[in-house]
Amino acid sequence: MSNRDDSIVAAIIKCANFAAIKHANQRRKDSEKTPYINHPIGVANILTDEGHVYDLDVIQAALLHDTVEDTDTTLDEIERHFGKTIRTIVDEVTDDKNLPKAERKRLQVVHAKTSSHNAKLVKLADKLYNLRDLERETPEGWTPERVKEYFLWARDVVGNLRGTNDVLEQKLDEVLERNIHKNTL
Ligand SMILES: Nc1nc2c(ncn2[C@@H]2O[C@H](COP(=O)(O)OP(=O)(O)O)[C@@H](OP(=O)(O)OP(=O)(O)O)[C@H]2O)c(=O)[nH]1
Repeated sequence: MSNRDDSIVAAIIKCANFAAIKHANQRRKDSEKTPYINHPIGVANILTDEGHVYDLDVIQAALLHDTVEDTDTTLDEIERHFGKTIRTIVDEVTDDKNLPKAERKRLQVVHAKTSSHNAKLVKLADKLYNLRDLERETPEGWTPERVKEYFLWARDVVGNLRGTNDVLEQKLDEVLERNIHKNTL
């Protein structure tokens, strides 16, 4: 392997390790209480395996995408460890948890449209992962109405991410179509 390959592998592992430490005590909302780190790793894997996205900045940001929103990690910390480019992408995909939930959700739809191409890629893969999870199993405590609203809201977000990655958008359309149809019958 070349020196460049070495540094790419090291950069990816550094992000996975950072995210694993930060999310160590968190679990997903499924009945198996899956370790949370499965989500950012799965999002990065969707990008490479299905989206054929190999841009290092995007993969690093995917691994780190929930650290600021869901842990004590700050954007300054992300920049210190991973640089300004990664900081910017993570910032773009981070909801402000200080806002009321409805406003957070509304802003996500709005911001999707004007996000950078790299942030849109992370968002597409994030939504695909979460919608697949939702199709597989209802998270603990969610009513059928909340599930339905999530699919409808996700459709609006995805609508504003279009023109970014054909494969991911096609797969999102399929999962949305299956579930919005099913839930409105
Ligand atoms: N479907 C599913 N989602 C789970 C599970 N465990 C955790 N989540 C997270 O729950 C969030 C969606 O729940 P909401 O009620 O809409 O949001 P909230 O937790 O932020 O209030 C998503 O986070 P998010 O970062 O806010 O993503 P997004 O809603 O912006 O896509 C998703 O990653 C699970 O087992 N299944």
